[in-house]
Amino acid sequence: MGVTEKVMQAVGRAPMIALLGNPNCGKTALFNRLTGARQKVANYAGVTIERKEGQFTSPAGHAYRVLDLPGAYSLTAHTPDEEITRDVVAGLRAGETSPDLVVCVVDATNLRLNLRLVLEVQRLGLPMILCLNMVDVAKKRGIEIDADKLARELRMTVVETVAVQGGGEKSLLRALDEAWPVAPAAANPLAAIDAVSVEDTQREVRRILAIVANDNQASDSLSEKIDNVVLHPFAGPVILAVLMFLIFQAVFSWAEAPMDFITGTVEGFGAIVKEHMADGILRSLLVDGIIAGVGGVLVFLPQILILFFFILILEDCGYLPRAAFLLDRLMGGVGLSGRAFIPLLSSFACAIPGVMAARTIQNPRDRIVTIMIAPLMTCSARLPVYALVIAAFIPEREVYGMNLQGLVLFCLYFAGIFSAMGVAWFMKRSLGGKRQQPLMLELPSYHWPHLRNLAIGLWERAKIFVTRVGTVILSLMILLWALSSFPGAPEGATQPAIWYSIAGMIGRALEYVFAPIGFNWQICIALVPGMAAREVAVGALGTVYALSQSGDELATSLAPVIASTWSLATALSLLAWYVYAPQCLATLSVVRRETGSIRYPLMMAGYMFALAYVASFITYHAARLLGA
Ligand SMILES: Nc1nc2c(ncn2[C@@H]2O[C@H](COP(=O)(O)OP(=O)(O)OP(=O)(O)O)[C@@H](O)[C@H]2O)c(=O)[nH]1
Ligand SMILES: [Mg+2]
Repeated sequence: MGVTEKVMQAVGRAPMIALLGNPNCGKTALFNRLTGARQKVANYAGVTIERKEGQFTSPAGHAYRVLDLPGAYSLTAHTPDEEITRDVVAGLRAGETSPDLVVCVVDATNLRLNLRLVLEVQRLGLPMILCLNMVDVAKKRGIEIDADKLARELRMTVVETVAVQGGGEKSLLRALDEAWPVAPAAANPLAAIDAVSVEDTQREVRRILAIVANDNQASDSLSEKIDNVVLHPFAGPVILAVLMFLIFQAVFSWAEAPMDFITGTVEGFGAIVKEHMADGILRSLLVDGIIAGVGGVLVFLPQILILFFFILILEDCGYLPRAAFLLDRLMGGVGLSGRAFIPLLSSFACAIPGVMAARTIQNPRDRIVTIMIAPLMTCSARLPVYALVIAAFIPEREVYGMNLQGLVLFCLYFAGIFSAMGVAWFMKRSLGGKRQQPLMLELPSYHWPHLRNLAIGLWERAKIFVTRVGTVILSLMILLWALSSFPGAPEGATQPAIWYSIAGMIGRALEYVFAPIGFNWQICIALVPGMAAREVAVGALGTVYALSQSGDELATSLAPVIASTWSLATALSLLAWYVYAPQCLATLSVVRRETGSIRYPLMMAGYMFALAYVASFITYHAARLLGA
């Protein structure tokens, strides 16, 4: 047996630890600390929505497997993500038994709420360690918890941790090694859920608290002060709007220098290849297909990172649930719950995590409506399309001290949000929704964003984007280049070769459908690969125009080319199209998985396509009437 196989076998037999606890108590931070993983950590409830497995070796050399789980207030699950947690702990998942050991993580600043789950889990009869996390914050606020007394009352090992500090997990590792080897559980977890009344549990929590915790708990006065302003009925929404607006301004004004740098590098690279390679098919593939296409998409990395820099800060400091709270009334007006805010916000990255985050919504109907409108939020794949068209057609000037390009971008994002609200209102009415339940949302304490979280978040974003560019987008670009280059121009051709190619034929056929909304055959070609990944549309335009050009112009400077060949009406129509842009196959397949039905993805594709066509039609003809 080889070394790797031995290691694999050891890992296979290693005891399974489950990290269990209320939302936002630091389970994932602890999981990352133990395993060196980079799972998402943020300051709001419901960040983790799936079970994640990792492994590590303790200082004494024992191997463990560890599970990070979605937070739960109770084992009697109310939402799909809580169900995952309950099923894992109770060993209800197919092919899985209960974990060998439960590490129950609690937020030391909020013991009253957290202990309830601890008592519930204790009744399962599984071996258990209690992890008092965030003791750093608790100490700062003068909260004293006697860990020894707590251990005695609960009859289990209690350790103190600080999951966001290097070494803050050591006490847990020590306790794990002391518990080694973990005795196999002889429990029947399923029978224990629901066995004891809530009142009895509450009484027990109060009894334990009286023994282990001091009374003079200073409330978090700083958070309260900030909330007085941020949640103010008038100032609150104004602050939210200004924040959002500033972010979009920054996306354009800060990105200029790094984007110029990337464009310059890509162009320089293209020029070198052109100079040193003989004219021919390979050079065309490299220059027109790969460099023009992939480079054209890569240039939008800075804008994506700037957008996420702000979103990550808002996530980590604890502002997001406040925004959900502020928007609850507004969202209630169209029949959505404030709970939908975070899934919808996640959709600004990509609709896929957004659709999955809808698992935290309790009411099935609210959940479906949220899933259905998630793709109307402007995902980061649309940003390149917007940015390209804006850079080509919207002059870079100041209007009342605001960057006009940023303003247009803001309007496009807003158009998506506004349409989503309209669709939600319509769906709620036709589904016959009941009145909203009040929003129950925990408002976490504010804290400064952890630089590490921020850096990891940005790094992961950049990695996702660059990987996508290097895999999906690259292969689509090569395919598109091939379809656009063959079979080549016939004798005595009057048009560029691409006009006669397979892609050209497809584009010209589609033009019959899309001419009424102002799209030429080049745009029609780009729409097709755009179905697999929206940003490919930009790369595709790069390739299509590079191949349409006779001269030596490189299509990385695509903006001036389209600025001179499209009318403003066409450009605006394309922007309107991409506000809805139903073409994202990956989202449709996730919607199918999450709703367990083919009906919803079909409905989604249908209504988005219809909206896209109607919006583009109106935009195009209105713009033409106005002389654009
Ligand atoms: N000061 C301090 N902050 C912590 C500690 N542990 C976690 N945090 C912060 O608390 C917030 C929540 O951490 P997560 O690890 O995402 O919490 P979680 O339990 O996985 O939350 P869900 O996945 O939503 O259930 C983040 O902002 C962390 O940076 C700690 O020990 N001390
Ligand atoms: Mg988590």
